[in-house]
Amino acid sequence: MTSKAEPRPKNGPRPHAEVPFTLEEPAPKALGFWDQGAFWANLGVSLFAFSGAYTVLAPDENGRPTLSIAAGIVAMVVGTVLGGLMLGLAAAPGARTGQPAMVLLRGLFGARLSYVPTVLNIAQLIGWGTFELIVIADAARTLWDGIPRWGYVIAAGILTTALTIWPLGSVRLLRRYVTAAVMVALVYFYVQLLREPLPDLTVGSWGGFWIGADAALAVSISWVPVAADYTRHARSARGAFGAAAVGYSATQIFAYVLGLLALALVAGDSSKVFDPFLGVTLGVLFFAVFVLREADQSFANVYSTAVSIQNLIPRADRRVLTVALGAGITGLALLLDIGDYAAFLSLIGSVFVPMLGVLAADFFLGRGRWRAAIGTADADRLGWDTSRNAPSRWGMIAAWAIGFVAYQLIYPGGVSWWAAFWQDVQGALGFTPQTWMSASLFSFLLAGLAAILVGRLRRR
Ligand SMILES: Nc1ncnc2[nH]cnc12
Repeated sequence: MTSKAEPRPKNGPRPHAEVPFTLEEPAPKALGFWDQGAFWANLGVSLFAFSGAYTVLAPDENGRPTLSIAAGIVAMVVGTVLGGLMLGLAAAPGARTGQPAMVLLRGLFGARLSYVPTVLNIAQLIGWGTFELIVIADAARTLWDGIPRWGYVIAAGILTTALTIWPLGSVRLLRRYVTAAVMVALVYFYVQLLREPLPDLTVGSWGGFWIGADAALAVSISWVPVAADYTRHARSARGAFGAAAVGYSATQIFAYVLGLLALALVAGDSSKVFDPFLGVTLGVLFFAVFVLREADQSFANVYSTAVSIQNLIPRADRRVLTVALGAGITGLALLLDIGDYAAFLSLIGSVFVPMLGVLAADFFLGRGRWRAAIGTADADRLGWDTSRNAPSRWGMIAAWAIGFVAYQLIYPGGVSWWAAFWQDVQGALGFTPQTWMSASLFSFLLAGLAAILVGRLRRR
């Protein structure tokens, strides 16, 4: 079983090690705690945190916020901390097994069944990557519109693709130069925005608190299906957990609070949320830091798409894949207006919430916990088979499906035909979702519980 056989480096990690070109060679354990912390801290600060800050205010069907800014901040902190812990849970198995995220799913579901979430993940990551190039180009044009949009899209596509050729080098680059610049820009904007005359942040209600918390949680969880692609290079599972949970949550909280303050300054008009940043002294310069570093997100999207494709074709060269994918998302970003795609991305994302529940339960408490079984009679039965012949585990699929249904019943999302279907199911079951119900938490816990029960039943 691959997860048992993974050797630990004997002579310590090589400082400039790179990812092998195919999945057939072992992953170098080259990322320390600070490399990973800086990587996750960068992913936590996204332009989406500014443009999407209003989502944690639980907007009604007319887009009007129901939560006060103060309540939205608390909901966002709660959702982000919970989401960060879940991200940490997704990060640790990569470090322990040396396997990327979609290959880990071979251990959970079996090789063939792992191809289903792999294809979904490829679809969502191509969507996210395209989205990122569009966001970078639009934000760059608010800084300086002397270059047409297509020029910015192509420049962002080239930068993204270049970063993916040396993935571990790019993570080290982020740690060395980018993280510090981002922190300085964040602090600068805090000082500047807090000097502006802010409205009363307590106006509004606390009803819909969990809707706001869920919105923030969903953003953290959207990184779950890629976490192990990076933490497979981590030197310890504990470090991988801590760096992801703390690094990501800390900066996401910083970024969202800043986004909410900016939103308060433009009276909740999310189309103007960049204005307060650009309006302050040197704002254009510091905002340019945010725009440029957004390429770490598109980098992660393209690189992880390539690694996901390698779960299907392990011998494929990741460089060929990322160059083709970089060109592909650049073309899509030039051609498409994918504003409406956001709802599809959140729908695909909802697939991965219960999947993480099943994965964490089975990895830490079920068949995955081979360490606990070393030297015992259970040793042969435990441990994940992440080979290409791993047998199907339908019980785990059933546990995931239970969590998925729970999620959709509580929050079917914004794709109209899909939401209408689940509203019919709600009606047929006589179930009315309550505002205190968190779709993410319920589905995560229910799926995890079901995975433990299935595991126990199968052992009998
Ligand atoms: N670019 C991105 N932004 C936010 N969440 C994501 N999850 C995967 N890619 C993402």
